[in-house]
Amino acid sequence: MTAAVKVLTFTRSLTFWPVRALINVRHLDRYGRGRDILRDFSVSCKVCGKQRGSPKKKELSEKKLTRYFVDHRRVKLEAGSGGDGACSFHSEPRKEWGGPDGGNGGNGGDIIIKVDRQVKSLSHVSASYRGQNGESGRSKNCYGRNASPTYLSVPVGTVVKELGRILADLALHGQEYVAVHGGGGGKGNRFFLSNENRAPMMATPGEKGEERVLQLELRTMAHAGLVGFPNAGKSSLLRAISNAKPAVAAYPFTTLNPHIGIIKYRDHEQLAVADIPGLIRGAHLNRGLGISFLRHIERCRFLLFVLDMSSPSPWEQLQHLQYELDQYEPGLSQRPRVIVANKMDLTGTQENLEALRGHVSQRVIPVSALTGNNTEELILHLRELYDGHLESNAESGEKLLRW
Ligand SMILES: Nc1nc2c(ncn2[C@@H]2O[C@H](COP(=O)(O)OP(=O)(O)OP(=O)(O)O)[C@@H](O)[C@H]2O)c(=O)[nH]1
Ligand SMILES: [Mg+2]
Repeated sequence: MTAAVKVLTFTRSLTFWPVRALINVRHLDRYGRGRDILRDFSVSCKVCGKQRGSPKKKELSEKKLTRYFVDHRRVKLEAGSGGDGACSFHSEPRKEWGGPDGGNGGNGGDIIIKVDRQVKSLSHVSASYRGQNGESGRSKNCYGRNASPTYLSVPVGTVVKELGRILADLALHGQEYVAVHGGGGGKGNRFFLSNENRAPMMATPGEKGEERVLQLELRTMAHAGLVGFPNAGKSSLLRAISNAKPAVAAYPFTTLNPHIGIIKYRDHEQLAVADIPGLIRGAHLNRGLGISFLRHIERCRFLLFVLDMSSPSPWEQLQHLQYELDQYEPGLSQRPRVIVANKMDLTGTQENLEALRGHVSQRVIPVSALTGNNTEELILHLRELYDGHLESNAESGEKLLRW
């Protein structure tokens, strides 16, 4: 019996023991001398942590990025209600008729949608927001405090819609849109004091704040957009000409989210290029990934049609792409554009290039995104287009998109 009790106590102590397991850690102090420290096994050590240095930031996979990159959200906004007005009378010794002294309530807080260039997606936007309520009025003519507004940060290029109707197009950093107004504060009984009524007993409650259901839609702002069939080499091209590192693989629909790359010129001018998921024939009928991604190139000033020159008839690809773009928005394919003949390092592409030039009137720039061959011509041509765009902007007085 005693032996059984002993075994039971031993097993119980075994179950608790590993939690507090102790190990010897040897640290070097700043003079290089060793010193033993007895530490808890599970607790990380401050000294070791410092010596280890900061871990390298891991790149997110395209699938994970899909979770983080959200480009549309439905959000319910409810502004704060106004504070109630107070009903009270002045009370002081030997002052029988002190009169009404109930203060007004404070106004409810608005909800303001504000553009922040540090924010890159709508993933942090919750389903509903509620503004702060105004404070109620008090006796001794104390007014309630107005509530502060609630700010909802959104990325540059967010469009605010209600039932499909565009309410605001937030394209500049710091731009604000008051989405819902807070309710007005109620009136205290002092407000109702008049010659006819010297002792009003009336005070009004605060108004309810406005309520709205809005759709937020992100339309990426870039100067140029890469359009092409899957596997045409759009992401490879963006890697070759800019600092962006979108995933590249030999299977279609590698890219699932838009990526922005920045081309930096010597005079510190920067040009943003957007890589969007590949389009296929019938994308407007929701084939492939559909054309919902086209909203990201809707604002691009110029388009880069990327064609795979190793395919049998690249000019047909171009026709299909233009057709899909026009299905999304008539005339979209007619924006200033360049045709990028990619994969020119492969055999048989030179003949295709000659044939393509015979089919189209626009400028065709042959490149190889893999080897980086002739990408300079493309970068310089983009700059020409950009400068032309700046000039036209200066004439029309339109604000510039700067990265
Ligand atoms: N030989 C050669 N291969 C290329 C070139 N450009 C891209 N590729 C290859 O083509 C394949 C597809 O490239 P991606 O850049 O992922 O193509 P994508 O257009 O972004 O494809 P999606 O993201 O699926 O739309 C990869 O295996 C690349 O290595 C090129 O200039 N020459
Ligand atoms: Mg891609």
